[in-house]
This record gives sequence, structure tokens and C-alpha cells, in this order.
Amino acid sequence: MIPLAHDFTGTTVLVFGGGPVGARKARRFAREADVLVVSPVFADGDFGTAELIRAAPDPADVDDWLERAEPALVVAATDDEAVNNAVAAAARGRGILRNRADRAGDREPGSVVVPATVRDDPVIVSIATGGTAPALSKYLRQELEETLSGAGAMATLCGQLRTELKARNVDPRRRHELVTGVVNSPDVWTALRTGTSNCAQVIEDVLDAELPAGGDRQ
Ligand SMILES: C[C@@]1(CC(=O)O)c2cc3[nH]c(cc4nc(cc5[nH]c(cc(n2)[C@H]1CCC(=O)O)[C@@](C)(CC(=O)O)[C@@H]5CCC(=O)O)C(CC(=O)O)=C4CCC(=O)O)c(CCC(=O)O)c3CC(=O)O
Ligand SMILES: NC(=O)C1=CN([C@@H]2O[C@H](COP(=O)(O)OP(=O)(O)OC[C@H]3O[C@@H](n4cnc5c(N)ncnc54)[C@H](O)[C@@H]3O)[C@@H](O)[C@H]2O)C=CC1
Repeated sequence: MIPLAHDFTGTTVLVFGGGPVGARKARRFAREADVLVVSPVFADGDFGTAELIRAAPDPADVDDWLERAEPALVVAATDDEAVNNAVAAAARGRGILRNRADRAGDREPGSVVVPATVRDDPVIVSIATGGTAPALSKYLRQELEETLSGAGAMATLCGQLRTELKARNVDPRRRHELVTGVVNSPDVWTALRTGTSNCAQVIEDVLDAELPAGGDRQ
């Protein structure tokens, strides 16, 4: 399997099944997609901003739901294998991405797995185990949360620094050295994590050291 980052903004994600697993998937995709959850019963819990539709489609009805909703991705998260099979088959027939919550293997083209994810925007790290051990994905996600602390601020800082260096015509090789120096600086990491320094200050320090007296490098 090849991990990809997919932008679901402006699309619909259709989830079948309103149990804890359907809720978790709904929350995940509701970050950016319009999520519809179809289920006869909904678990107590957080479905994010998803729209909840009370219905219990038979396997034969599922394709009509896909036709109406025109989703970019369908999630099969019911406890009824026949319905989950119908969801996967209808999505396959329509060329729609599909995620089966009740399968670890036997994947086919167009079937996707939801990885455990740590975010410190704009940084995203995803973990999957080929379906063999989702509990391990969860464990590793929790471990990585600490490691990633400050990574979002570091990414933002590097982005701004690159823009500033380009605007000052610092040549590409030197730009790479300066940005790599910042990324590898324990002092900058500590400053970002503890809030003792901010992006603007670090950028100013780098620019002052690199371009004293305002002279641009070519
Ligand atoms: C294939 C996959 C399909 C998919 O859902 O995309 C899948 C399938 C199945 N999961 C099952 C069980 C559990 N899943 C979790 C948790 C998570 N499962 C997630 C993803 C995936 N699960 C995909 C593979 C990812 C990978 O490759 O690692 C995570 C990462 C993402 C998310 O769901 O958001 C999320 C953690 C999020 C987080 O916390 O960060 C827990 C732990 C818990 O709930 O505390 C358990 C119980 C412990 C255990 O069994 O490990 C079962 C058996 C069901 C049964 O026995 O009935 C199946 C089906 C089967 O195995 O047949
Ligand atoms: N991928 C994952 O992370 C995990 C997957 N699972 C699998 O996912 C399935 C769902 O897990 P839970 O949410 O814990 O189960 P659950 O049994 O709590 O919820 C299933 C939901 O599906 C609904 N449902 C039943 N028939 C339906 C229909 N015809 N149309 C729409 N919805 C229907 C039920 O009303 C219920 O809300 C489990 O059966 C299991 O196979 C379980 C744990 C973790």
C-alpha cells in the first residue's frame, strides 16, 4: 500500500453505520468533507459536524444512496456483513473510493485504509500496519504525539524563512543550508516548544547573521 494525502474539501463522504467506528470515521472526514452518516441507530458520541440520517438500507438499496449522495469516499462501518459487502460492491461499480471497517486484508483496487494520524498542522504523520494490528497503530500514534510537539511551528517557520530568503535572492544551495540548519537546531526546537522564541525572531536572527548591513547575496 502507498500512503497518499488526499484533500476532501468540497466533497461528500458517505458513512454507513452509526456505531463507535462509524462515529470515529465521520469525525475524521468531517474535518474537511461534508459527511453523511446513514444508520438506524446512532451511538452516543461525537460525529463531528456530520449529518445523521436515520435509515436502515437493505443491501439492494445501497446503490441508490450512492447515486444520490455522489460521494468521493464511502465507509462501510455497519455490523451487518451483507450491507458492508453491498456498500463495497456499489462503490466499486461506480469507481468510488471505499473503506471497509470490517476487513483487514483481501483488499482490491480502490479500497483504502484509514491510518492512525498525528497532526500538528501543517505536519501530518500517518501510521498503518497493513491491517494486521490497528491497536499498534494507535499505540504508535500516541507515542509520536510527544515527538511531534513543535513540528507544526517548525514547518511554518521554515516556510516563512524560505520565502524571505527567496525574496532576498539568497542562492538555492545556501537557502537549503540555512533552512536545514534551523531544522537541525536543538535550540530552535526548544524555543518553539517552550514559547521562549517565535518564528519572526528566529527568521530575523538568521537573516541578520546571513545578510549583515542589508547587503543581498546573489
Ligand atoms: C484495516 C482497517 C480498516 C479501516 O478501518 O480503515 C481496520 C480494521 C479493523 N480494526 C479492528 C479493530 C480495532 N481497530 C482499532 C482502532 C483503529 N483502527 C484503525 C484503522 C484500521 N482498522 C484499518 C487498518 C489500519 C492499520 O493498518 O493499522 C485506526 C488506526 C484508524 C481509525 O479507525 O480511525 C484506529 C486507531 C485510531 C487511533 O486511535 O489513532 C482498535 C483499537 C481501539 O479501538 O481502541 C481495534 C481493537 C483492537 C485490535 O483488534 O487491534 C478490526 C477488528 C474488528 C473486530 O474484531 O470485530 C478490524 C477488521 C479486521 O481486522 O478484520
Ligand atoms: N476499523 C476499525 O477501527 C474497527 C472496525 N470494527 C468493525 O466495524 C464494525 C462496526 O464497529 P462498531 O461501530 O463498534 O459496531 P456497532 O455494532 O456498535 O455499530 C454498527 C452500526 O451499524 C448500524 N447498522 C446496522 N445495519 C445497518 C444498515 N443496514 N445500514 C446502516 N447502518 C446499519 C447499527 O445500527 C450500528 O449503529 C464492526 O462490526 C467490526 O467489524 C470494529 C472495531 C474497530
